[in-house]
Amino acid sequence: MVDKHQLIPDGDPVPQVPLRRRLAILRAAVLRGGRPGRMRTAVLMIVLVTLAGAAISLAVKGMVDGAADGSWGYALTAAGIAAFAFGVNAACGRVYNDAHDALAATVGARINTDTVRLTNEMPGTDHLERPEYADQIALLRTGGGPLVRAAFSIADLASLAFRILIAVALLGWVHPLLMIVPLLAVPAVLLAGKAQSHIEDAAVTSAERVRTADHLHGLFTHPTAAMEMRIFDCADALDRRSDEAWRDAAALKLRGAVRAAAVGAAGWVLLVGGYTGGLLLVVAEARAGRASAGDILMAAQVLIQLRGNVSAMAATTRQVGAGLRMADRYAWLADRAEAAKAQYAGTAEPPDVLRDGIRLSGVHFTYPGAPQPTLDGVDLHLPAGRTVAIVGVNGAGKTTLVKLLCGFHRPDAGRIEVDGTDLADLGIAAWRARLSGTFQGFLRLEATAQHSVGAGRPAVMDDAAEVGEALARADAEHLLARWPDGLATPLGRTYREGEELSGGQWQKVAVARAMMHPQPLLLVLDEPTAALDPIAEHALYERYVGAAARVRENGGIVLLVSHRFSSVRMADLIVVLNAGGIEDVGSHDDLIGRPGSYARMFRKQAAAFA
Ligand SMILES: Nc1ncnc2c1ncn2[C@@H]1O[C@H](COP(=O)(O)OP(=O)(O)OP(=O)(O)O)[C@@H](O)[C@H]1O
Repeated sequence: MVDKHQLIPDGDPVPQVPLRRRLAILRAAVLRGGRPGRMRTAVLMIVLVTLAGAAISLAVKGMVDGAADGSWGYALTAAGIAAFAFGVNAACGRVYNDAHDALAATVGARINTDTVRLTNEMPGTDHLERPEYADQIALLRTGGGPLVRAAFSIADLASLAFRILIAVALLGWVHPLLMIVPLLAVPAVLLAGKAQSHIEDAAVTSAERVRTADHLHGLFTHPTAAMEMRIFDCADALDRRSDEAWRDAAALKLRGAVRAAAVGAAGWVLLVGGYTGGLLLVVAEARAGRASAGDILMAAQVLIQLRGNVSAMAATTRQVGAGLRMADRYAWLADRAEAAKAQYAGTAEPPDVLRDGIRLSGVHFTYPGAPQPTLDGVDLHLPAGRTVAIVGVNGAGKTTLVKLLCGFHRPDAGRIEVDGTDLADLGIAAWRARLSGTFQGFLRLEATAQHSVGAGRPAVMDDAAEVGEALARADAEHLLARWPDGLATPLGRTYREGEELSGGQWQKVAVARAMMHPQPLLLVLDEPTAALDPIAEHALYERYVGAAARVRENGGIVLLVSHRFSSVRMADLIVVLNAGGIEDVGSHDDLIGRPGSYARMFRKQAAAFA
């Protein structure tokens, strides 16, 4: 089994993968654009741009030499070639850039989709609860551009290397010593790669600050947050914190950029020296009568082009570096998805009917990165066909227990058995198909009412009768009567015509979604009435009795997590969780007679309503 704490190690979690794999990822990214013809056109264009560049240099020399000799026909032909090559250079450069932009846009969208898909393919949710993961995902979702740019940059590098070779040949023609000048570009190009790594590091170190700033500023446009911000008059304070986070992030990025610039500049020192020496040498040669006016002009032009080409090569090397780093990130995500899937390699078929129930023995669980275990040796039997309530103070571990039962996390030690089969041996998709539920932070799915509820059972999500029944089971049919277009009404503010719901109404929609499953083996109701008024809560529990009866037919378990003791007392069995362990288990009548925290909490709550 893969250790979940290794899935996302501390520090920079993205290792460098071998070059072969990096290149394979770049290639796959370009092919995701679905236009291999466009890439071939781009390669042809860059070849033409390169050849046209060399032709311009030669033609300029021909023009000057022809004019100096009075060979006007020769000079005119050279001028015609220069003009034609200039046109080819400009037109092909334009097509090349357009092909690049179009491909980058398509690939960008697809890489974003791939990233979301890979994230979703991980059966558990460990990875979603780690900030380092969030940082990498945020960088990856914008990764299409850098990947495509890197692929194009490799073609650019080949073209630039060829142009520099031509420059070497042309300079050698003027004077063999001049051939050394292009070689002095090598450190500039190599150090450009190093400079890019400073920029990459700064992007990773500043990612958390960028997320903080985004989160805080995002609150300004969120209606619920806006209300609290007005009541507490904390907008300025949050704005300042957001600005601080931005400033910190900008400072980190600037530091990376300054380091990159310093490293990059060091590489240029040699080249600038060589460039100056080269120009002086050509002038000296001309003065000695060994170089023509055309030679001077061509050498000067080639040296100027060389500066441009080396500069482009340095920038392109940085782009290749950024793209390869993005490829590392993509490989990291794909590997994490594989490793996460390996944790869920079970294939056993869950039972259709529960006979014994679910047993937890010696279950320990610590969240990745957390100092303390949340569940610390839990032994518990959830009997088949019963309604079980879990109670405990805030932070006792109730939701965590639910997450383990749903297979969102795996225990670090101990076993969870479903009718004697380890949950880890069950096919996770098959197990999830036998679950239903609603969670504390329930989803406000902004879609038509039909789909917002129907998503609880995608196979029948378009079936109005099924959705209508689920709404009835959740005591939410009255909502249907209020919605102007019935089930076709869009819910939420995403839609201009959308029907905004109250917090309790959204929760009822979430409960209805859970009720789409006709007979789950485990129906999880984690704080399903937290947002409901007492009348709605009571009505809902009456419906739950019906739901529980249905679930019970096949031995299913209704698991209720609640702080509302009026609801909890109706459960067949009440489990009291305390500090990650089981404090007590029994019926309401059993527990109320014992001197434990259940009786204390129940009496406190009852007294508050007396
Ligand atoms: N993703 C997480 N990473 C690290 N620690 C977590 C995470 N989720 C929960 N915890 C910690 O685990 C403990 C138990 O949390 P859990 O949500 O299971 O409690 P709970 O009993 O459901 O609480 P409540 O009644 O407030 O809903 C808490 O101390 C919490 O801080």
